[in-house]
Amino acid sequence: MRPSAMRSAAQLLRRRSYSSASGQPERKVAILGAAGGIGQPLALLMKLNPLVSSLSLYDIAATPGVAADVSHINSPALVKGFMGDDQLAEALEGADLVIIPAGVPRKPGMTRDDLFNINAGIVKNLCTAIAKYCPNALINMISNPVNSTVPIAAEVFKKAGTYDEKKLFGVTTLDVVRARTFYAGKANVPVTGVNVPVVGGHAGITILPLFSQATPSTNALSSEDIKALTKRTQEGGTEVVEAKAGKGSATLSMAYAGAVFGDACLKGLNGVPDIVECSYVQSTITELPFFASKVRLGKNGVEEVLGLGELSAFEKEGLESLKGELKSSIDKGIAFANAS
Ligand SMILES: NC(=O)c1ccc[n+]([C@@H]2O[C@H](COP(=O)([O-])OP(=O)(O)OC[C@H]3O[C@@H](n4cnc5c(N)ncnc54)[C@H](O)[C@@H]3O)[C@@H](O)[C@H]2O)c1
Ligand SMILES: O=C(O)C[C@H](O)C(=O)O
Repeated sequence: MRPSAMRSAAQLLRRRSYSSASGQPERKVAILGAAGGIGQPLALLMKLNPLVSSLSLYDIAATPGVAADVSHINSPALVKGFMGDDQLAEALEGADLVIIPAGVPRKPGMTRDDLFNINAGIVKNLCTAIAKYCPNALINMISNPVNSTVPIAAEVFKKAGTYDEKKLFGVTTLDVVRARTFYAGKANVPVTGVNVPVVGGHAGITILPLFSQATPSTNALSSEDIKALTKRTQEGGTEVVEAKAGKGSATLSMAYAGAVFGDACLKGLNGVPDIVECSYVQSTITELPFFASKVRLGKNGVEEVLGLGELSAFEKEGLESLKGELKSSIDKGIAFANAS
């Protein structure tokens, strides 16, 4: 066979198969930690997503039951459950998108960083397997502390020689979801049309909602209102942890946010134009190597990391104050990944 003919045969083999029913490309989504508080409702929502043709549910326990349950829903995605290390390879092989809510959640009185000792190891092991079995997949990291688990994943992929900064995302959508809800309530505008960019990271003061850029804009909010909205958004996770009183952290709103972000990633992969979401990604828009901001999603993941736009004096101050904490969380993740 001539080299050009061999090339086109190889291209044909690589070409993605298309589902005959929908005309959409076939997409495999894997959820790691699928039997957990976030994992189960996220599995439900991804089963309902028409862009998903195959849904792989992995956990260290209880996935056969979750998969059997979700699989009875009469939507197109084919559901399979996988349990334990022996089945991780099969769970991951061929995945286009891997969503990771594996790991322990907070209890009252804890910070997200208090989860580092357990979750860092879990994320490292899962990412090692991802590098081996689906190195081209997009990764949506939900496991906390996101400010550190994303840098850990990046280091694992670098060591394995598979790192592509366009494909690694820390999921900060819940901060946007909260900022939209709280803003709509305070400004008394219909929540469905509201958007608020949230930048920085995903813990305490590193969560920086940009209410000066909120749409629709309003004159109804005083600077005290904006301060209170900012604090509530930054402490939204703690509000839920305290209300759950020892029974974990946000699961249902997080599953919703994870499903929104996962759907945006799939749309980007499928070539839908103008898909923009906030996410914590490798970035050069500040001096920090990872930073959450608006990101344009495309066929290869991150197409463009968008700048911060014009900030109010209050937001500029918030930006400067968050840099120290965010940097030390990033450094901690990088050091962990390289030490062990
Ligand atoms: N990014 C965000 O905005 C956000 C929001 C909410 C929660 N979280 C984080 O998500 C994580 C999960 O929260 P949850 O409420 O679902 O916790 P959970 O304890 O209910 O569920 C976690 C699941 O992970 C599984 N798991 C543990 N080790 C695993 C491994 N090695 N491989 C695969 N699965 C494994 C557990 O068996 C469990 O089913 C926590 O770290 C939490 O802090 C992040
Ligand atoms: O607050 C937590 O610990 C979970 C999550 O990060 C959240 O924002 O709800």
